Amino acid sequence: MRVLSSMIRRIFSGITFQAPKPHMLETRMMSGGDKNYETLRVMRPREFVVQVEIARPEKKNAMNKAFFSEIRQCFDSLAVDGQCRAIVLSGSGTLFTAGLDLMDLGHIMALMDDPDTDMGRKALKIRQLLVEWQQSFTAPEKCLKPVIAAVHGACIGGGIDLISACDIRYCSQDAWFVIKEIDLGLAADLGTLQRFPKVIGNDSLARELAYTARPFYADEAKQMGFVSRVFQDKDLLIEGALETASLIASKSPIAVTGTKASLVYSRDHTVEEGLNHIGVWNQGMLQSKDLTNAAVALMEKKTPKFSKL
Ligand SMILES: CC/C=C\C=C\CC(=O)SCCNC(=O)CCNC(=O)[C@H](O)C(C)(C)COP(=O)(O)OP(=O)(O)OC[C@H]1O[C@@H](n2cnc3c(N)ncnc32)[C@H](O)[C@@H]1OP(=O)(O)O
Repeated sequence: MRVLSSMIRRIFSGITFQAPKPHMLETRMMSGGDKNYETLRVMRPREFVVQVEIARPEKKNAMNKAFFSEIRQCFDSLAVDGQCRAIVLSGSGTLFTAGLDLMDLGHIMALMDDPDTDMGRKALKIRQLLVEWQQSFTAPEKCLKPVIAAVHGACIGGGIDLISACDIRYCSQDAWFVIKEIDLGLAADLGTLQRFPKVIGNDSLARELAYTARPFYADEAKQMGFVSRVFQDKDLLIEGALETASLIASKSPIAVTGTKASLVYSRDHTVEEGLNHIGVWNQGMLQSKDLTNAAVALMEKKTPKFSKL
């Protein structure tokens, strides 16, 4: 083994691995250096793991204007945060989210009611708002750190849009889900119709759920592949999600971001295009020290440590 690992070192000679130094920023951020949000709580419960909690428990975590803006800011900033390698997204209080804040529907109604604005202009304003909100729910996908949605209680309407853009979904036994938009007289427009069918890989069932707004519960969600694990209660759910996030965070952050970039890209492209994408990506990323570091650790049966991004 020693011979092999020294061979690996020689192959990559010129690339010297430096053990990561304890970083001052980490301590500062772990002790509360995060931005204060009105609708979100950002916590750092484990090394390199960030937990983002939707924090409007008194309104059942309904998604209002501030939420749409903050969720995007939050994921955009975690995307470039060297101390973050994996994210858990959860809800405060009794449930994950009640979906769109129905009081905020007033903004859209007000746009429609303005007698001085013609139809085309109203349509453009509504479109601008929708594009903004769509970008908010695409932010967890664009952020190349894996996001684990941890759902307890209800996950309604906009909640399905949001968690469909996450990498991994876990839930507790009391979780239930509903693609609610049809009951509100609208076609879901923030990602559910684009991502959910691909996540579950069952077009017929996706259509049934979207056309009927039939609620489905934890066991069915697991059976259809919308969630990959069901936990007995919320505490065990969060613990399980943090455990997986920690495991991901222990891997090379270069390898993890490349894996996410390739999975997201390949979902929407041909195999050939996907292979080309990862080929181009890895022609740069294979030059990372993480490769030598991981290979040497494997040979020496040690746990590798990777320096911060
Ligand atoms: C342009 C369109 C873009 C996006 C569209 C997205 C579509 C959707 O998200 S559709 C889904 C809309 N949401 C709903 O239909 C859910 C409505 N709420 C409920 O069904 C229930 O509240 C519940 C979530 C099942 C929880 O029930 P319960 O535990 O009995 O609590 P409540 O007493 O009903 O509610 C407590 C408190 O929260 C307020 N609230 C709940 N949901 C919403 C909401 N969606 N929007 C705004 N506020 C909500 C409720 O009014 C209560 O507030 P008080 O001030 O205490 O009265």
